[in-house]
Amino acid sequence: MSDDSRPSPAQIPVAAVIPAAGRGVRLGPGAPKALRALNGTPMLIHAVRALAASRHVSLVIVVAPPDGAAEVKSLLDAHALPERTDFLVVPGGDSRQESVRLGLDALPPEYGVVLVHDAARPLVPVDTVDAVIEAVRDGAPAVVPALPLADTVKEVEPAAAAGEPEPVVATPERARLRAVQTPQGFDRETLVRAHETVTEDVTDDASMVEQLGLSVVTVPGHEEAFKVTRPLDLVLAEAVLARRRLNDGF
Ligand SMILES: Nc1ccn([C@@H]2O[C@H](COP(=O)(O)OP(=O)(O)OP(=O)(O)O)[C@@H](O)[C@H]2O)c(=O)n1
Ligand SMILES: C[C@](O)(CO)[C@H](O)COP(=O)(O)O
Repeated sequence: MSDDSRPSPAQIPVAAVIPAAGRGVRLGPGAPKALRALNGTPMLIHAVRALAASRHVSLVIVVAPPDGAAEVKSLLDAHALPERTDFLVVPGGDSRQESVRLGLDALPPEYGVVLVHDAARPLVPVDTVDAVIEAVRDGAPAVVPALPLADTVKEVEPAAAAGEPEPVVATPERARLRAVQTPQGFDRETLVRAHETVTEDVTDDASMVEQLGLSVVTVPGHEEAFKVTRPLDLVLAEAVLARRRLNDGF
């Protein structure tokens, strides 16, 4: 007998947690990275708009720099965002992982699908966001957008000091490697359990799910979903925005 009380997958509410509390050391001196302007608008606003552009996302939780939650709330209030989406701002932590966990702690109980998206990936296309959501709703506990690599990757013995030569120990088969982006999508219970269970530092949320022994699948990423990490990435992001304006005729 079917349980009619449970929502169908397409009805499961979707929330996005946007870790935006990093300092942006690799970007160089200045405001926290998420607050740096991109075409005159804070990078964080671009990222929030990118996630809120999906009609499936009904809540966006922004995890702000610990001492910048009020400023981030003001930024959200000052910029046009979709009426259909609710927004929350919470202070972040000392690591991306802790910031995501703090965002999860603020998640209301009715949200069963959770996206985790770097504020540092401000230009992700909405089709990529929707592809991640669809794969989670189709039953995948964890989904990551991913791209094939353009460069060969080498495993090395890390040098003691930057700039020193590093012995190469292996060359993984490039065809079996993917560059992983965000938003990463999860069944909520899976992600919460991963953050409760895995305490060691990891670089993405999906790897915590892997450590639970659960499957993680990829969907196609997008070259415009790149992460703004170093100064040259800002140049590229401005160029992508300029190309979009040209294509949109304004
Ligand atoms: N304590 C932290 C560290 C990072 N992040 C967020 O995690 C995302 C990816 O991290 P990264 O690109 O490394 O940002 P930063 O940590 O700011 O960069 P850096 O390592 O150069 O300082 C970013 O949106 C960043 O704001 C976060 O919310 N809390
Ligand atoms: C989560 C991520 O964007 C996936 O590629 C990446 O691991 C974040 O790395 P960062 O050093 O915290 O920017």
